[in-house]
Amino acid sequence: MQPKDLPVWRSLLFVPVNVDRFVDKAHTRGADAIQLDLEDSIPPGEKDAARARVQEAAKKVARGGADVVVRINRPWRLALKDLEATISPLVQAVALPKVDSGDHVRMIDEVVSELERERGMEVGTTKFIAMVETAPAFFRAAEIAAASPRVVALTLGAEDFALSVGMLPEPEGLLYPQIHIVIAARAAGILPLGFVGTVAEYRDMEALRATIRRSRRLGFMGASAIHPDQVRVLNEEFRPTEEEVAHARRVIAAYEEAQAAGRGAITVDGQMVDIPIVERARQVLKRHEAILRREAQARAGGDPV
Ligand SMILES: CC(C)(COP(=O)(O)OP(=O)(O)OC[C@H]1O[C@@H](n2cnc3c(N)ncnc32)[C@H](O)[C@@H]1OP(=O)(O)O)[C@@H](O)C(=O)NCCC(=O)NCCSC(=O)C[C@@](O)(CC(=O)O)C(=O)O
Ligand SMILES: [Mg+2]
Repeated sequence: MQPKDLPVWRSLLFVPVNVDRFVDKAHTRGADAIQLDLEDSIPPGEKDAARARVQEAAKKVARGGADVVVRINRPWRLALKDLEATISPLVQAVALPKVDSGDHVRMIDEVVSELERERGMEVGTTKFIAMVETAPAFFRAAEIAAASPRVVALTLGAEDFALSVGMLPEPEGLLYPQIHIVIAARAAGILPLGFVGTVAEYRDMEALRATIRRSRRLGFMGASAIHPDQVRVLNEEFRPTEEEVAHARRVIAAYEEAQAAGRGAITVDGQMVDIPIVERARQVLKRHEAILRREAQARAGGDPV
């Protein structure tokens, strides 16, 4: 499998597309991605009006350099209309809720390819975030993650998933499914997004900080937010700390020196260092640099730097 060029998405702010006061200022909130929502934050009677606003909203929310994601609906008749309204060069990715299987992803892939072709876009440019939100999908998470080159991220919709399996969306019950998501995403070479908790609890920032810190250690690379206050915490916590970056540099320097002297295992800061530890240190630096590039790009208003 070819390694994918994955986006830096520490924070993905959900913005109900029909709430003007949210859309108007969303670009000032510092999120790496804005997820314009057509699904659960839009009541059934508002779906048509919301869909009609997607392109204008996409233009507005991209002003600060965030990537634009649109979350479509699950029932096919709504999903098809949503895709018609969504696919354009202004939208980098589509979030697919309540995905059932690899076939489900491939059907959407085919529709998106038709639309890209018709609209003069390069086929394959629109990426997918696959949302596992049911018990059957949980058992097909690896298949879903690997279903299309468009899928760049996998996440658990904690609220819908908890509903589907009859648990409450609490860390104790969510730990196992969330770790499953991390492993399924990594097996497909894509981003695991999420945390061991639910976005619905959005008032206690210290609790969120502790949860994100723990979730990053479990392998998550970013997560959704429903409120702007959550964005700062996600951006700060889904990045290597200064200490981790400094440690990674020491590990790599010491290892390279040791290799030149014919040694494959050494001690750094009292810990044994060999190949997987060096590789982890390289990943820390790569992530650190990718985040710095992302932040520079956001400061430049979205233009590559
Ligand atoms: C919670 C609340 C009603 C609170 O509103 P309030 O108005 O009381 O908030 P305030 O504190 O007064 O706002 C302070 C300032 O922020 C502005 N502001 C607020 N929210 C903003 C925002 N989202 N975007 C931009 N701006 C915003 C506001 O305009 C004000 O700005 P200003 O006027 O300048 O002072 C509101 O946030 C909200 O509706 N959120 C989105 C909810 C949503 O999208 N749900 C669906 C996605 S989850 C899901 O589907 C679960 C899942 O599928 C997936 C999963 O888990 O991954 C699963 O299954 O689990
Ligand atoms: Mg959901």
